[in-house]
Amino acid sequence: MTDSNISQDTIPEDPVIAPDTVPTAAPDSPEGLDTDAEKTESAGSDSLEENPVPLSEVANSGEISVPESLIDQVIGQEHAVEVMRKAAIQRRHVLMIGIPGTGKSMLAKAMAELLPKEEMQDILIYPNSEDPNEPVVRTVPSGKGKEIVGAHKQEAMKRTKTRSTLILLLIFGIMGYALISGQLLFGIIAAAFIFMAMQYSRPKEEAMVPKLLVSTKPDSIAPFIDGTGSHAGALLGDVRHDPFQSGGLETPAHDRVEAGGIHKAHKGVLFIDEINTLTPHSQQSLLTALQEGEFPITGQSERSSGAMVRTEPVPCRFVMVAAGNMDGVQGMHPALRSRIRGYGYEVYMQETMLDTPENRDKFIRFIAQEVKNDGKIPHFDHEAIEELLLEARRRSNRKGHLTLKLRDMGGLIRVAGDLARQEGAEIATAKHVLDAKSMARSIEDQVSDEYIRRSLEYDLTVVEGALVGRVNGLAVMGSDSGSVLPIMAEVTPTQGATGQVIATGLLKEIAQESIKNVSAIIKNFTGKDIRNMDVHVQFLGTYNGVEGDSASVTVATAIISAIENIPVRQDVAMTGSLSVRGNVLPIGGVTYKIEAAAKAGIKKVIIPQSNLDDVVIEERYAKMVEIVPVTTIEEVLEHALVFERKEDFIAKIKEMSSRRAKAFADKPAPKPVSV
Ligand SMILES: Nc1ncnc2c1ncn2[C@@H]1O[C@H](COP(=O)(O)OP(=O)(O)OP(=O)(O)O)[C@@H](O)[C@H]1O
Repeated sequence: MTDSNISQDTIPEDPVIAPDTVPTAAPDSPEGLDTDAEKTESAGSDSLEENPVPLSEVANSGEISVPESLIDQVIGQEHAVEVMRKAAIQRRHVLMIGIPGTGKSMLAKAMAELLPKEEMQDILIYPNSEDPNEPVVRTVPSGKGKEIVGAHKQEAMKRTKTRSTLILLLIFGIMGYALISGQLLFGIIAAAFIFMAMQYSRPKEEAMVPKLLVSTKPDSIAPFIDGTGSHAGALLGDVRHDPFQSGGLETPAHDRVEAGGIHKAHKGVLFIDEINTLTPHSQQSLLTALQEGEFPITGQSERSSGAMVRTEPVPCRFVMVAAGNMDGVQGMHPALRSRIRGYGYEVYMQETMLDTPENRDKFIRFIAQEVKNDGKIPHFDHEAIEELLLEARRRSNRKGHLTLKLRDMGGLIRVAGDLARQEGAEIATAKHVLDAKSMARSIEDQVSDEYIRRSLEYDLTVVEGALVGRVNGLAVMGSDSGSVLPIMAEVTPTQGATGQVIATGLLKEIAQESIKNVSAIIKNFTGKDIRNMDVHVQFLGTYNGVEGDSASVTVATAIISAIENIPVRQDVAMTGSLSVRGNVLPIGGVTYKIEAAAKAGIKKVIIPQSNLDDVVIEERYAKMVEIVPVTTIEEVLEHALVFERKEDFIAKIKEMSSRRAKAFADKPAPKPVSV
């Protein structure tokens, strides 16, 4: 049975780079920044204003006008947009950190549109008569490169033609003489010899034609080159291998030179996603290219004849837009990162935006934009738009927010549109969106369903009756699906000098720490000295490990149930982090967890009170489960434990509660300390 990447906690952590920012000082002209910022503000056309009515009132997305420029299409990333505008004016580098599908490459493309229209250049490579292995590099204004190469080619053709005519005349002369003098055999041999000698000794006119390495169109926007995942050759340029190398059949070195992404991006934008996946050599070379603004091209394979060639430095004055996630920053070459920090900006991409009328309008405009960009699917009616907004709320996983994982939302829009198109509908409706939702499910979501099915089949997940020491916890798989995660606890007399808590299930660091904290609560709660016992906690079916601390309430309930020998209701599932004083703390992925519980047949789901507003579940699931928000471990136990008699229950909970209160009586709640 599989369960991939079960993550117990998806609460977004504080990013190391603060969300709002980090314009690192642009070294040369701090004053320019402000001036340009003012320019920028006036430059941005707010296309929402182009739409006369609030977009939430439109009958369908076809009534909405979508801005032409990419930068105006970007929604929810106001800070990143502002930084891009500034960086484009000043040609600064940018590092964007954030999850996939939030608009990083879109912003990089937008930057190419924004770059000042300074003169583009073509780059030519000429043969070097003094050192054939060091081809000469020249730049000419945009569009000129083609002309120059064309002129050289014509000249070469002319010379070849004259030479060929001369050879033919000579051969005909010899053959004529041979015929007249009756020495035909001599004539044929002589003609063949001359032909071959001329052919062999022929100076290669074509070989003198320069190669157009980088070609640009005058007045076009600056180039945008995506160097993501490029190998060294594609990124830094390469010189092709020549199997002949000598004897007149060789291809001249300059003709074998190939431009790299850094050269093609000259005067434009070089975008590299997941920058940390580039080899250290490529990152180091990238740094040199950034520093020097030029980079010679050499053969990348040591065993190739191309490695003997090294051109003069080739210009590569590009703006670098690097992207990645937080791990990516850590894997980045420190000097490269420092270069970007020193000469540019770092931006953290937002994952959600506030669910305000203005942002809803932006989201609706995004729907129109996706339909327009697709070009094949029909527009969406009012109800379909509402359904998509609801889904954006659900996927945000955060109260009062809309998701900004817009590539995924775009995918849903396209599937819904395709369904409408297949039916021949002129407009996509809410039904198409709902159908698309069940069709366009992530792999994790499908695996989660399969996991739930199988664990029910094999009684790994039990959803009825009551059992001692066994609790249905909840977890998230990947980023958008939940799963039921049963936890079992058993208490045995200690085998060693002192009792210990032994947890199994491939727990990662935070999960392990949370188990340790739970033991403090158990001690205060049950009043039993756990020094005499070994507490075994088992996470069932977690073959790919457990992350986070959102199983804390589940673990505490399982252990208390095992120590006190009180059964736990199996039609209840729970999720929540726990403070060492027994307060239930918020967790991530609450919506997905509740939906997974509903799918498994659970009747009641206990969640932290503070997560209640984050719950945006589909109606069909809402009908299947009761959601119980709680603030303390006592409330959890009240809903989860089964007592034979109600009085027993009240007495026990009271007893536990007062013991916990007593334990902390002389310890006032911690106050914030000012430092
Ligand atoms: N903030 C946004 N505003 C408008 N559209 C967006 C936004 N973010 C993403 N999109 C839509 O999603 C598509 C994919 O986004 P993009 O490729 O820019 O994401 P990304 O962050 O670069 O992802 P990855 O890191 O996986 O490449 C865009 O072409 C656009 O249609």
